[in-house]
Amino acid sequence: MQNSETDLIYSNPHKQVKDFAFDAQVVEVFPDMISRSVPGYNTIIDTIGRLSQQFVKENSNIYDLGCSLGAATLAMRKGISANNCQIIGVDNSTDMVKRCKLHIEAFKGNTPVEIIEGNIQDIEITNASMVVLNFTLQFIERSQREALLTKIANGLNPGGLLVLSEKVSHGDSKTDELLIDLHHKFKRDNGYSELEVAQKRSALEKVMLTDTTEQHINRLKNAGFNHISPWFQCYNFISFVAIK
Ligand SMILES: C[S@@+](CC[C@H](N)C(=O)[O-])C[C@H]1O[C@@H](n2cnc3c(N)ncnc32)[C@H](O)[C@@H]1O
Ligand SMILES: O=C(O)C(=O)C[C@]1(C(=O)O)C=C[C@@H](O)C=C1
Repeated sequence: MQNSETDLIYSNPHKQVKDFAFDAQVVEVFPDMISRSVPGYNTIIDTIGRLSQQFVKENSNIYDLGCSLGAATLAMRKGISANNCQIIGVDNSTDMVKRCKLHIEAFKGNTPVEIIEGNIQDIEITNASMVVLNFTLQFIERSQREALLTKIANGLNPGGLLVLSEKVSHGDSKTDELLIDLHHKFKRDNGYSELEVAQKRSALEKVMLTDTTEQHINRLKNAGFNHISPWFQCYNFISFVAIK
């Protein structure tokens, strides 16, 4: 089905494919884009909601870093049963934040939500029981990723949870090729053409830099997390739980 919210951004040939940005055009089609591009996206969002039932404690803060339109925020607001908590969603795209605020207001919930326009590298994380980085770390400069994870670990209370989801590479060209190919077939099966897949890949090339699973695990350890495990993987998309 095609409607005004169908992602057609890369459907016609672009003279020059610009670097991917979370701008107004992307905001317009974002739910369709992410669900047709990331295998397991809905499972990951649902699980973030389930994890919030268990990990969010009374009188604490919950952070959704790189919140886009607030899908993880909404799942947590549904899941949380602890009292006197606050969810803080942060995104540095003006267009995303504007739409996210409208989106959050459209749903009812008991836990208050504050959506902030800002760089997640600059905000303070305090008294946190749960933090979500759902496909956001991959857009942060590699050299600054550990500092961000260390700030998160320091801001989490003991026993607090980070959910980190990322597109990964494999450091082995044979398996890399296979998993990328499976991902591209997934996109083709979801209605994207070869041209769309190729142009989006080239738009993301310089702005989304992936690490291997081992690099993520080592970085989480260095940042101060004590219990780390992947809980989900489909092709080259992975999600970790990391507990302080
Ligand atoms: C793939 S989207 C995240 C999807 C979202 N977490 C979800 O579950 O639907 C990445 C988001 O991170 C945001 N972002 C990237 N770098 C950021 C930064 N340094 N500070 C804040 N937000 C950032 C982008 O604007 C974008 O909305
Ligand atoms: O690899 C792709 O094709 C992607 O679209 C991935 C990805 C992501 O992993 O965040 C990149 C940008 C869009 O926000 C949606 C999904």
